[in-house]
Amino acid sequence: MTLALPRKGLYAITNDLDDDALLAAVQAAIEGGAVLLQYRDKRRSPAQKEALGRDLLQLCHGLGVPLIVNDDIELAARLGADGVHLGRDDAGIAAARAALGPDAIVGVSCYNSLELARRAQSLGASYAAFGRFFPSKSKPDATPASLETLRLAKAELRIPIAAIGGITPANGAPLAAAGADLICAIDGLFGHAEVRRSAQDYAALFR
Ligand SMILES: Cc1ncc(COP(=O)(O)OP(=O)(O)O)c(N)n1
Ligand SMILES: Cc1ncsc1CCOP(=O)(O)O
Ligand SMILES: [Mg+2]
Repeated sequence: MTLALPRKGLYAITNDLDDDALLAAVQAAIEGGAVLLQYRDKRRSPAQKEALGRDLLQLCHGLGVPLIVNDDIELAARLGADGVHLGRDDAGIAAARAALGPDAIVGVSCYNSLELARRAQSLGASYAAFGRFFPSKSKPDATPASLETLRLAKAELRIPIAAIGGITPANGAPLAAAGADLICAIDGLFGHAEVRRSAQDYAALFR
């Protein structure tokens, strides 16, 4: 079963919490209003990622939320996840579609480049992600992006637009106003003492 990409809302991306804490935090994030989860993990072994990925998929699907795997098309395929997120160091959209099929969610990082987003859309991407918009503790070397790029992307592209990087409920309103369909968060959500409450505050950006 592949769940469809939600049209708008909080796109939660996992941080480095230990397994049980992460599963509890993901549940709280979804209960608070997160509409999409990305499993992003740069530290576990392949076997550990597969085990945690299965638990995350079961949790997300039990709550009706799609699961996207960052970077790793093969892991997404093995898990039966809903899709994959690809950056400039990752495999291409065609490889993802070949492995995951036409209904999978394939997200692409476009940094601050409208041209990358045009290309991604023409190659069949499901959404284009821009950012980082604010300095990010989770990815300190991330490429800066501007609100103007986001506005131009929204005006031109058909696919949904995601915004990422240092976004909090306090600074996210201009991004939603500029046309971000999905607001991504790692630290502002999973680094928060009350994850459910934080998710509610992000979700309020879309009301
Ligand atoms: C929704 C979303 N947008 C951007 C990224 C960053 O992808 P990438 O540039 O490949 O960097 P890593 O996340 O792999 O460090 C993302 N993961 N998700
Ligand atoms: C993966 C990624 N790509 C650009 S910024 C970023 C990290 C986003 O995390 P945070 O919401 O903690 O800044
Ligand atoms: Mg990547």
